[in-house]
Amino acid sequence: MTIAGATSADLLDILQPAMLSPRMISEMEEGFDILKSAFKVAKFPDEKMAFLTKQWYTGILARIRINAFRIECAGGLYEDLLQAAAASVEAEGAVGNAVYMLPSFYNHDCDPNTHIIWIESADAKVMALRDVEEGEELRICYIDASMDRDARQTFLSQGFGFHCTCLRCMSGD
Ligand SMILES: C[S@@+](CC[C@H](N)C(=O)[O-])C[C@H]1O[C@@H](n2cnc3c(N)ncnc32)[C@H](O)[C@@H]1O
Repeated sequence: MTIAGATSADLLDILQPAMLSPRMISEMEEGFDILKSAFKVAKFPDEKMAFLTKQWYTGILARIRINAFRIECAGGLYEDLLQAAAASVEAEGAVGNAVYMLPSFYNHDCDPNTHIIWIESADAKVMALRDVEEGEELRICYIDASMDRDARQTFLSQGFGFHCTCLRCMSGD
């Protein structure tokens, strides 16, 4: 995990955390113990490790879980960006995962009006997919929108902990 720039340990606190099952918590706690002992072996000074508590570690992972984006770099002409991004997803061309503060606040819609895109760099950009009315909420799609309704509902419920009530789901599509 890399935190870019000069940041404080509580930087991600404002983001919504995922709901964690007891199994996930115990896996994270195991990871924490391994990490902590690796730092000990590496003789990291205690004062530099003061932030690294079990509660901090599980809190960070819970936030990364529902807020991280898979970075799929697209290149080419602006008009073709969506196609290039889709091709990159298909080719599993992800260059990494990252949490971006503002994009983390976008809610989901199965028929979104915006899309997060990466153009030849890891800087996230928001692209409108259609005209957006004044006051209309910008929403992105968290999952593969080509899945059928039941599959989408399952992914959203298991991965993000909510039942989707977007217009597309309500129409049965
Ligand atoms: C990345 S966060 C989005 C921002 C979050 N709503 C906030 O206020 O910080 C993802 C979480 O937001 C909620 N969420 C996103 N889209 C939603 C939707 N269409 N319906 C209900 N909850 C949604 C879910 O709890 C989901 O796990």
